[in-house]
Amino acid sequence: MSVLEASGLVIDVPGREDGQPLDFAIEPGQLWGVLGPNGAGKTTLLHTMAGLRAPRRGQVLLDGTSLARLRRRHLAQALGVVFQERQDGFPATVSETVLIGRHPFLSPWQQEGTEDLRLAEEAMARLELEDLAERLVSQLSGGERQRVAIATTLTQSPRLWLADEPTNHLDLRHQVAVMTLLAEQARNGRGVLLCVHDLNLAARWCDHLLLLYPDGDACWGAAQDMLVPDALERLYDQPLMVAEINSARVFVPSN
Ligand SMILES: Nc1ncnc2c1ncn2[C@@H]1O[C@H](COP(=O)(O)OP(=O)(O)OP(=O)(O)O)[C@@H](O)[C@H]1O
Repeated sequence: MSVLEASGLVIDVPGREDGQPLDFAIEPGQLWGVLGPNGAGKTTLLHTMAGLRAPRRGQVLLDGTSLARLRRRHLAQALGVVFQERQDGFPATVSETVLIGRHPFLSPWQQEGTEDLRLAEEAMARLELEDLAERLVSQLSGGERQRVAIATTLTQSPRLWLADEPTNHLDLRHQVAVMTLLAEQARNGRGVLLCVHDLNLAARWCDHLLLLYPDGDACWGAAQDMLVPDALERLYDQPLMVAEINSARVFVPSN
């Protein structure tokens, strides 16, 4: 069973004290949310968990082996990253971009096969991108591009998803569709870690939460234990009102 684990991990946020070392494991079937204000280090944590950024101390382990000791190809197959910022390297259509998700599984000059094409088509259908398949990604709206990025990772079908604000730019219906998709990935035995600003999306869908404070302090655990109004108010430096609707907790700024 695959597990992505932070062990004594201190992420390298420039100019910040080390803070609390992180020790947590994303098990198959778990959906983790990372909460914290702007600049707290959520993206830095996600990139460190993906092996794209060196930690200051400690390590990230995949199936018990340090990422630093694993081959890039192995990581590219196991870990799927949905980035917050994307640059268009060269002009590519939606269908070409979504197929990039299969590249970690192909040798350098190997063409995508029928199974790769099937996975890409399924992912495009799931993200409602069929009508945009031949459009250039550079000409899409922010929300459409976000759905292309998620469809690309879905085509990759990684064991662990690392998604940086995957609902960014999405309208309400697509936010729900993407959170439902990530929860389904977890239910099917994948692990998911996502950075999220919307407390209510986190409260509804995440089963584990990691709270990252701007000074490097942190706490983590089961979502119901982390969704404590005092801790969340301190996290965001923002008073909150809490309501319960259909036995779900809802958080609203109180001023
Ligand atoms: N390459 C860099 N050089 C210098 N400082 C950086 C660099 N990358 C990030 N930082 C700083 O590190 C801190 C953490 O950044 P990070 O992007 O991880 O925060 P975040 O919690 O994801 O924020 P947001 O909610 O705004 O996306 C910020 O103060 C940021 O300015």
